[in-house]
Parts: sequence; C-alpha cells; structure tokens
Amino acid sequence: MDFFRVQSVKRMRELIDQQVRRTEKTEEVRLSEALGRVLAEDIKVTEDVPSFTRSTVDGYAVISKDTYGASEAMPGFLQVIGEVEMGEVATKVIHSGQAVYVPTGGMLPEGSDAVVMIEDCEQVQDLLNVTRAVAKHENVIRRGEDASSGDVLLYKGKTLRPQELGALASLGIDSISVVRKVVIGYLSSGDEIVPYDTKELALGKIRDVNGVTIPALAKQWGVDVKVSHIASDQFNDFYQKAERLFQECDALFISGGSSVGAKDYTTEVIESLGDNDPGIVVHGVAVKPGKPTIFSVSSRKPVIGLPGHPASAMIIFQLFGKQIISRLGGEEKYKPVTTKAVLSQNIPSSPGRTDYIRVTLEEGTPFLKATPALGKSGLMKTLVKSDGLLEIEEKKEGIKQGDIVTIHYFL
Ligand SMILES: Nc1nc2c(c(=O)[nH]1)N[C@H]1C(S)=C(S)[C@@H](COP(=O)(O)OP(=O)(O)OC[C@H]3O[C@@H](n4cnc5c(N)ncnc54)[C@H](O)[C@@H]3O)O[C@H]1N2
Ligand code: MOO
Repeated sequence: MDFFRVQSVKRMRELIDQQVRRTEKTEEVRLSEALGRVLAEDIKVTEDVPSFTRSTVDGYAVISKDTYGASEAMPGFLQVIGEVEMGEVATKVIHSGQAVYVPTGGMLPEGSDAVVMIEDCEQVQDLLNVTRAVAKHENVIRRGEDASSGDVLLYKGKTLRPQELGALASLGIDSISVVRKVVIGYLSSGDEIVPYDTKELALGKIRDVNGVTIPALAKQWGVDVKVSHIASDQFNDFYQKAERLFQECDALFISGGSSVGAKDYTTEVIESLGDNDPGIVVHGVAVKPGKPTIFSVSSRKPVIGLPGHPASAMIIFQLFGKQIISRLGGEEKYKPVTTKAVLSQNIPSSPGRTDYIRVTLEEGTPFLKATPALGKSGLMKTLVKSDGLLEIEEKKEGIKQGDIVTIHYFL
C-alpha cells in the first residue's frame, strides 16, 4: 500500500488548523435559538448591569463605618428610618446613624454602602441593635459590577452556553449575529454496502453503519448533515454523488475506499472535486486505527476520506472531523472533552504511531478506572461497550496498569 503523505496526529492537527478557514457566512438569530452557536461579533455593554446597587441579602442598608466595632458583646445602635419595597426606587437618603430595611435584590438607598443581615441585628421599634460589623460593599452588588457600560461582554468566536445566553439576557439583547450553522455532506461508498434498513441481506453485502454513526455524531455537535445515497465502486456514480454534496456543503466526508485497493476510487474522486488546490494534503496518518485517512482541501473546502471500518471511521471523525467542524464554525479554540483515569491493565503499543484505545470507565477514587475494550476496528461491539478513547502517544511503547491516563470522551 502506498501511503505517500503519512503524517503524525500532531502534524495532521496543525495542517487542519492551517488549511481550514471559518465559513464567512453569518446570520441573525433570536436569543432563544442561539444555544451552541458561535458569535460572529463582539458584544459591547451599553448599560450598567445591574443598573442600581442591590442588596444580596435580607437586612438593613447602613453606612459601613457606623457598624465598625459592633459585636454581640457590644452592639452598635442605629435608627431605622424606613424600608425599601422590592422592585421600587429607594427614596430615602441615609445619613450617619441611620438604617433602612432592604429585601434581597432591593435597591440600596443613597448614602448607604453595605447591608447588615437580619441575623446580625435586632429591631426594637425604630432602634436597630447591630451585633456584627460590615465592611464597605459587604452584601451588595454594585451598579455596573456584572457588566459596565463600554466593556466588551463577549468576544467574536465564543460558543454560546446557557451562561452566555444569561449574560446577553441581562443586557436585554435578543438578536445576535452568529456564524451560519456548518453543513457537512456525508457519503458511504462501496459495492458491498447496502442501506441499513435492508431486511434480506444478500451474502457478501453489509448494512451501512457509517452512514448512521457519522451523521449522528455530527448532529450531536450541532451540525447540519446532508446524507447521500450510497455510492457504488464505479467512478461516474461515485463522482456524481460526491460532487453534488461537495457543492451543497461546507465540508465533505466520504467513508470507504480510503485505502488503495484495486476498486478504490475514493482518491480519484476526491482529486476530481473543485479546483483540487492544494488537493490531497495528507494520505495516511500514523495512527491506529484509522491509518488510511485522507485529508484534502479543494476550492477552500475540506474533504475527508474516512477509513471504512466502523470503529476507525468513528474514531477518525471524532479526532479530526470535530476539529474541522469547530474551525469551520469559527470556534475560538477546539477543546476536546477529557478526563483523567487510572488504567486497569497493561496495554502494549508500537512506537511511531499514536494509538487510540476504546475504554470503558468505572467509578473510582480519586480517579475513574479505565479498562480497554479491545477488538478489531471492523466490530461495533467494542464501540458500544466503550465510553471514550485513550491516547497512547507516538513515542511510547505501551502503558502500564496503574498509570494515570487521559481519556477523550465520545461526544
Ligand atoms: N493490504 C492492506 N489492506 C488494508 C490495509 C493495509 O494497510 N494494507 N489497511 C486496512 C485498514 S487499517 C483499514 S481501516 C481499511 C480501510 O479501508 P478503506 O478505507 O479502503 O475501506 P474499505 O475497504 O472500503 O472498507 C473497509 C471495511 O469497512 C467496511 N465498510 C466500509 N464502509 C462501511 C460502511 N458504510 N458501514 C459499515 N462498514 C463499512 C467494508 O465493508 C470493509 O469491510 O483497509 C484495510 N486494508
Ligand atoms: O487502522 Mo484500520 O483503520 O484497521 O482499522
């Protein structure tokens, strides 16, 4: 087999970062539709949040200095001059020696700079016995403390999580510019592959598994996927199906034929799409499983040839497909979701390639326990059993029972 442009995993990642550019297209979305989307603009703060200084507790607004030295043994005395209603403007002005009752979230009256909790004082008619001193700004959120007019609240490239949506809501922002959703194309190839809903399977045929796993993974990442009918091992049929998807999508993923068998047209088809500039950048990655991976860029679109074996296809899509999609979607930095675990048995490995071992995770203290789900890359059962992938670096000859390892979750 002639893998003429084999690269390490690290180099493959660098090449993806270099070659794959964010889709320039943006769209306006309502806040209620913006979860998981990537901001296409910086969001400037145009008003102070909160717009008034608020209490964080039920208590009495005071001038902090008036409480200095107050204790259980030696309470301080203040005069209560009124109370603030929730949601209303505080109209009273506090002078030295005075206090005003405020509920949690209520506005602090002018002149006050802290709040004494009701647990730390006792009101007898209009006299307040304060048994604990408060520092300046204790138990309050100051005007503009959350967001101050003129600041940048969120930068372009930020993926919007519930907390970012909450921050936007606090500013009253309902319409934002986000990077248009990435649309990927997926195509299974091979004369032996038949639609997965085929009831009577002819001998020699197998059901299309990758046509289900790869689009499902992509959907889990919030990507729109167009799935083509399976391409046969005939150049024209294969090319036409690939070309249609290539035109309609931001990136194309093809499974099968990435190796170099006699009837494998994948390379030829990939080279026929678009301007083929720079064309195939990588053919073969020093990785197990998934060595016969193809990475091409044509007419500024990435095209990936995934190895046909279902575990290899899923693992390669997880490793590099996720990175490509994150870059197309304009995310500031691709962050794999990982956890530490302690290994339950020795695993040998050959130096010179990165191994990805499927593992099952079990509870454990202080680390989760990782047990390899070993098996051939054509088998589904090891994937079904596993929770994530364990990476064995290129230079290592294996890892030992008891080693602390990093696991990439299947996401
Ligand atoms: N002589 C060599 N042969 C192979 C080598 C090698 O180094 N020397 N590498 C092997 C490795 S590693 C892999 S991985 C496969 C990759 O082959 P292809 O990407 O060309 O894929 P196919 O040959 O088309 O398929 C491989 C295998 O997977 C099944 N398959 C394909 N598509 C699907 C699908 N959509 N759903 C389910 N299963 C699928 C296919 O029937 C084959 O059994 O090459 C090795 N060969
Ligand atoms: O390395 Mo291949 O991807 O056996 O399965």
